Amino acid sequence: MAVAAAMAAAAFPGYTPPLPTTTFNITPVTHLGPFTLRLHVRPRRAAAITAAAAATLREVCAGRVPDHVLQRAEEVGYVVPTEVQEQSLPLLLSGQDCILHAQTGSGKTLAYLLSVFSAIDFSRSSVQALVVVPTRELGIQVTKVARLLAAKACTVMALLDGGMLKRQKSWVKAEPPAIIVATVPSLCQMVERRAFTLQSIRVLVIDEVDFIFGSSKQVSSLRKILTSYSAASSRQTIFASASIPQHNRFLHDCIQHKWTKGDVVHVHVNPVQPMPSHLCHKYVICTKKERLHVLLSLLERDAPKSAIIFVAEQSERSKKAGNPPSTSAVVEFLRNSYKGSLDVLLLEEDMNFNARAASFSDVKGRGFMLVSTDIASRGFDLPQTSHIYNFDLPKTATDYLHRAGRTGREPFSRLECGVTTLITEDEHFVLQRFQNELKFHCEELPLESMFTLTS
Ligand SMILES: Nc1ncnc2c1ncn2[C@@H]1O[C@H](COP(=O)(O)OP(=O)(O)OP(=O)(O)O)[C@@H](O)[C@H]1O
Repeated sequence: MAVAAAMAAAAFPGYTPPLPTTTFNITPVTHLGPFTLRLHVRPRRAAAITAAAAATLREVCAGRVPDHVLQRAEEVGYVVPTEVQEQSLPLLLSGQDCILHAQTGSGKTLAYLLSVFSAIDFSRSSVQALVVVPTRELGIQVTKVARLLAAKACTVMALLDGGMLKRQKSWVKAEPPAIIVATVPSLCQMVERRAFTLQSIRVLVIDEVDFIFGSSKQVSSLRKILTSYSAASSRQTIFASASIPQHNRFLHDCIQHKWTKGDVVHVHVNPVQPMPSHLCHKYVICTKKERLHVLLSLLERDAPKSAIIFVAEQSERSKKAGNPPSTSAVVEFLRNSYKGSLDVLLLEEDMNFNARAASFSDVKGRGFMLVSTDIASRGFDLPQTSHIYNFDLPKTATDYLHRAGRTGREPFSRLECGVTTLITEDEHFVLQRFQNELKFHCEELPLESMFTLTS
């Protein structure tokens, strides 16, 4: 314990060691005679990403995850488990089906990937694990982490929308990768072309599960995948998300439809606080016309290290009328008016895959100001993002949670990160509803303070 805390303190400057454990000895008398119960009680901090630090990641995974994977994890900087990792890994590594339900940026990806590495046989040449993701960008990111941990011990293939499926099919047949990270449409095409069967898969992970179930384009294919996988002889199913609305109902559906085994566990970390506590939420009330100038003023006063500006997706009606999307208007305005050092980049669904890939790789590694639709709100892990701006109010509280969760993603760091939402007077009650649902406080920034800076 002391060693783990010291290693964590060295690796993460902002890390604070866990609160001390208190041990109680209780001696109840039963019909079998007296015996001693030893209770170890450690007070919990409020944040979900507090270092659990009862043990190192290596200790939690000992004997289950291959040593070379753990060594890679340590080299990357994964030394101490986050709370969701500490709670879920003992279950995951014993083969239990799990629903991982924990705040954004809490480390769910590493939890399920370690489980994948513990289940696969590195000497076998076959597809053994599947990670299903909702977007190409999240797929690229998860593939990167999986390859980082695998080093060269096994192959990880990305089977994503816009990929070269014909060539990949030949590859899967000739040299099957042990792990495939796939978007739903690409995976379905591959299974239909009989490149591999789901029955041979040992672990199936569905990341951002509520998003895929909520997507009219993806839900029926996902159901088919889950039903087909339920016939696999040796299987483990893992679902992950920071938001699982009606989770009891979902748990019930999993068992009833046999998407999981009957003893599936819902690992729900910090249910009373759905969002990280170190996010600082603000809002400005202004008219639609004032929004671009208010945004500029906010960027000048906040001077973000990197930022994501979320803009609503263009409606079908507006597309048909031939209007340019609002994202383009924001990008154009910022490229002309913003005088800071960050690159202004664009990411949205309607861009072709090459342009999307270019934007995504541009944001890696240097300061950026990314103007994006909700496509960047799920799973994107760009830890240098210090500020989020909701240029348009998100449609739902869940969308707010995921957009806000693109910042504050450094586990063990308590640095405050900003989330600012621009709303009209009429939208105020919607933001209040989000605050009630997600249990956070949002402070008003008076409009006058904005214009003092720009004038
Ligand atoms: N044990 C750990 N030690 C240090 N850093 C970690 C650890 N686990 C995860 N991280 C880092 O924390 C960040 C967030 O992790 P991850 O992307 O897995 O979050 P998540 O729970 O999947 O979030 P979201 O719900 O937003 O997708 C990543 O940058 C990751 O590298």
